[in-house]
Amino acid sequence: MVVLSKPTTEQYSCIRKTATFPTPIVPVVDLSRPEDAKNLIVKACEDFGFFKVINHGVPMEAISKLESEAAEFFSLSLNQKEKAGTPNPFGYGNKKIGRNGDVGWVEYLLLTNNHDYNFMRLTSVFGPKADQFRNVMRDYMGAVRNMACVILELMAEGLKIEQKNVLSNMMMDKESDSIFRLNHYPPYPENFSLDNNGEDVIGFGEHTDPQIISLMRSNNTSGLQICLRDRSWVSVPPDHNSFFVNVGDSLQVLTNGRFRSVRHRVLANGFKSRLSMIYFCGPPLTERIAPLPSLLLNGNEESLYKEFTWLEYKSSAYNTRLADNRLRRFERITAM
Ligand SMILES: C=C1C[C@]23C[C@@]1(O)CC[C@H]2[C@@]12CC[C@H](O)[C@@](C)(C(=O)O1)[C@H]2[C@@H]3C(=O)O
Ligand SMILES: O=C(O)CCC(=O)C(=O)O
Ligand SMILES: [Fe+2]
Repeated sequence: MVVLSKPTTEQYSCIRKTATFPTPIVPVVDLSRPEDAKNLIVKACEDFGFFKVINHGVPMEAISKLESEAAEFFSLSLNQKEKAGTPNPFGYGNKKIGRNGDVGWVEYLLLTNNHDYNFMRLTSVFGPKADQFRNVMRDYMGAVRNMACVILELMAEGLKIEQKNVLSNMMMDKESDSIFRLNHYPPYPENFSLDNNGEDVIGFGEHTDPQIISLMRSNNTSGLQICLRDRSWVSVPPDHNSFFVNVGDSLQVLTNGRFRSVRHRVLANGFKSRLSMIYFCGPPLTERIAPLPSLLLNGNEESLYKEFTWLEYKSSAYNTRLADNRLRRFERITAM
């Protein structure tokens, strides 16, 4: 068994404990039933910007191999993990998230969809064994990318868009700016007060993801919460056999606000370590992000957003704090 290492510094942030409810309301989409799935996806993206996927087609073998590689990585000494480089933007990070002062009870590895680049970084950590890590990662990312393609095509069908690959093409493009993240939320060290003054320790602070969609799976440790339209927070029961899909800011714009990017966060569990893996589906940097014409009521509806490319949005997003509303500065002020 691999023992996951404990954090070494005492840097973390907290929030007052809030009443949250386990949510039986997370919509479940069964990819083996495409006819039902396309409508369920649209409804879930409108209501929550979030859903769970079962019968996803990602082989269990690819999942468990990556999970063991990830656990092995996080069990290494801090010194060893830091050889992956600082996350600028790709590499190993510990507690600091982004470059604008956010912190969380988390350590992570941020990787690109360029396997050779990842390999180079991982060779500094693993030596010749990096090859195995790269192959396992390539299999996992390939399978998750295919699942994302299926989901985005069903979504387009559900939205009655004629060209069903209009969304999937953006992330299947060889220039796609998709990224991959492994997050590890360690248990608290023994000397840590579990009562913690009645506050919850933040694992990963509240935010929306900037990309089109993100596909997340984790081990069976709780912590993930989503924010509903009425602004209440609900806990999402973990399910290591399923994937969870988030609507990102770019999809909110592509649908002219019909879908909402979901605000989510992770609270540290404290007792059990949580390991999550997230694939963020991004378009090519030059892609224009604007409402799809067929969703603008055949040209009779105005875009709620100013024109921008993914590069412009991403550059602006990476200068914000996690909890900021990153889309605000791209909203159009429309005359009443
Ligand atoms: C504080 C930040 C971390 C983040 C870049 C940002 O400035 C704002 C967006 C954050 C986020 C959230 C989703 C993904 O985890 C992520 C990799 C992304 O693309 O946007 C992170 C960024 C990060 O951790 O660098
Ligand atoms: O680790 C998780 O479960 C979610 C983390 C997350 O939202 C992110 O990395 O963007
Ligand atoms: Fe996220």
